[in-house]
Amino acid sequence: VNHSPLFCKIIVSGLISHFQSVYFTANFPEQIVDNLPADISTGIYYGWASVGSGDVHKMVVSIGWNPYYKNMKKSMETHIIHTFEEDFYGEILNVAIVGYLRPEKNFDSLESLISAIQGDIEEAKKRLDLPEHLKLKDDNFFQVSKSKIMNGH
Ligand SMILES: Cc1cc2nc3c(=O)[nH]c(=O)nc-3n(C[C@H](O)[C@H](O)[C@H](O)COP(=O)(O)O)c2cc1C
Ligand SMILES: Nc1ncnc2c1ncn2[C@@H]1O[C@H](COP(=O)(O)OP(=O)(O)O)[C@@H](O)[C@H]1O
Ligand SMILES: [Mg+2]
Repeated sequence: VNHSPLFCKIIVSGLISHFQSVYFTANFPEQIVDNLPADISTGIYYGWASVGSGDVHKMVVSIGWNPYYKNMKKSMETHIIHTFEEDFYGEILNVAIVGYLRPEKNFDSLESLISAIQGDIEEAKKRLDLPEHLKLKDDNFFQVSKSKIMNGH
């Protein structure tokens, strides 16, 4: 496939958690999840993300029903590969999804879910170092939030 990236800006909302998360994942609002392009299949994707006008980091996104948790509602959540000082509920999350890693799977233990996610992170880091992906870090999409928004001008 040779898709252009899928860009979204969302306001990070909180707490649909069952319990302690295995990885921090910022949830996309329901309206975004329900209105994803039809050709986006469920599964694990990778790309770039920034919070507000902050630095652009590598990230992984999970889209689907999380078979391991048997969710009733489709979700979309992103784990940014960076350690933040604090959470960022209510802030603007800028996301550029650039590629697909794998379909969602069920696992027979939490440990195997965690090691799958760890594998996704390593694979995403590697792929995002390709020049074609690296250049997106400097895309105007991430720049606009760094400059003052000038009311349509
Ligand atoms: C990179 C990545 C890959 C994931 N892969 C799967 C998967 O294959 N199957 C699954 O059931 N959940 C998968 N998950 C979702 C986790 O189950 C999810 O983050 C967990 O339900 C925590 O949700 P919470 O943030 O709402 O607490 C993945 C999450 C990430 C970030
Ligand atoms: N590296 C990170 N990637 C994603 N979210 C992070 C990260 N570090 C801190 N957070 C914060 O953690 C929140 C997600 O935490 P999580 O435990 O998944 O709870 P929930 O998904 O139920 O809100 C994000 O909304 C964000 O505010
Ligand atoms: Mg989460």
